[in-house]
Amino acid sequence: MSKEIKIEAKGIDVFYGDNHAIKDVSVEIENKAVTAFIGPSGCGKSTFLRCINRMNDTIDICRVTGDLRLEGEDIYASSVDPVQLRARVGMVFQKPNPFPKSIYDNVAYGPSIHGLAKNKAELDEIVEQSLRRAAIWDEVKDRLDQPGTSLSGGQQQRLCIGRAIATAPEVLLMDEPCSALDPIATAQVEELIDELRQTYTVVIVTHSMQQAARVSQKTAFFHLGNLVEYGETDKIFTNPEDSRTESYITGRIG
Ligand SMILES: Nc1ncnc2c1ncn2[C@@H]1O[C@H](COP(=O)(O)OP(=O)(O)OP(=O)(O)O)[C@@H](O)[C@H]1O
Repeated sequence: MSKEIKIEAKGIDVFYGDNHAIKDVSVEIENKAVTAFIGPSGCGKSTFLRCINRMNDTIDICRVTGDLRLEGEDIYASSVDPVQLRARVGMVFQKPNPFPKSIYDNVAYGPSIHGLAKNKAELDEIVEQSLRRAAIWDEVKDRLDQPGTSLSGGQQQRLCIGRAIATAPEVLLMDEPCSALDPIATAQVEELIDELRQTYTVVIVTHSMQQAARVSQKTAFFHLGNLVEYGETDKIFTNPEDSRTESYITGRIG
């Protein structure tokens, strides 16, 4: 059975001034699966990830061309409001970045501004469900009024995942979400990513090939702005087609 496609990119180019950072990239990202972007430093993984929720719009010198569709809808169309888009396509960053607010308010903020709750009871419910899904509810339920920054790094990252989930997104973009975490917190977040794919389409940038192999079903290998190879994670790691992919996964480039 063919899998449902959630995101379809065709002929995407990205420029930072004269720097051609992404070169004619086309890819189809599967619904409710984890797709990993791997490749050497500076190859364009984060740049391409940021195309998917138009975060590159916030970088003055950045220009994106090509066709990028979420469920068939052109996300670069002038009718699309990037703020609404980012509620549908949530993002988790490398460094946990809770707002300087309480744990509760970190999660409640997005649903409040997007009018997702009719009253306080509904908002409470969204906060609890989001924190449960982010596998952190039990650790924070008795301290919801304390600052998000009072949590450990691993807890802060799960709080940020809870915050991203709270606006009921369809897609979660994760840019090296474990790079600031210790091995135990990393294992917890990886386990969480595996659960999240039941509900969301997840795209993760990672420097760790072990992590890509553990958490993803699909892998895209980028090199010098090109998407060199894309396919089933097992295949990419055991029997890659392109010699550049093989060199990277065996540690000869990177
Ligand atoms: N905000 C920016 N302004 C200007 N150039 C940028 C910006 N972000 C990225 N670039 C350039 O775009 C290219 C791709 O960078 P990008 O961060 O997407 O790569 P990456 O594969 O995610 O790298 P890393 O693994 O080191 O995070 C690089 O040449 C980088 O210098």
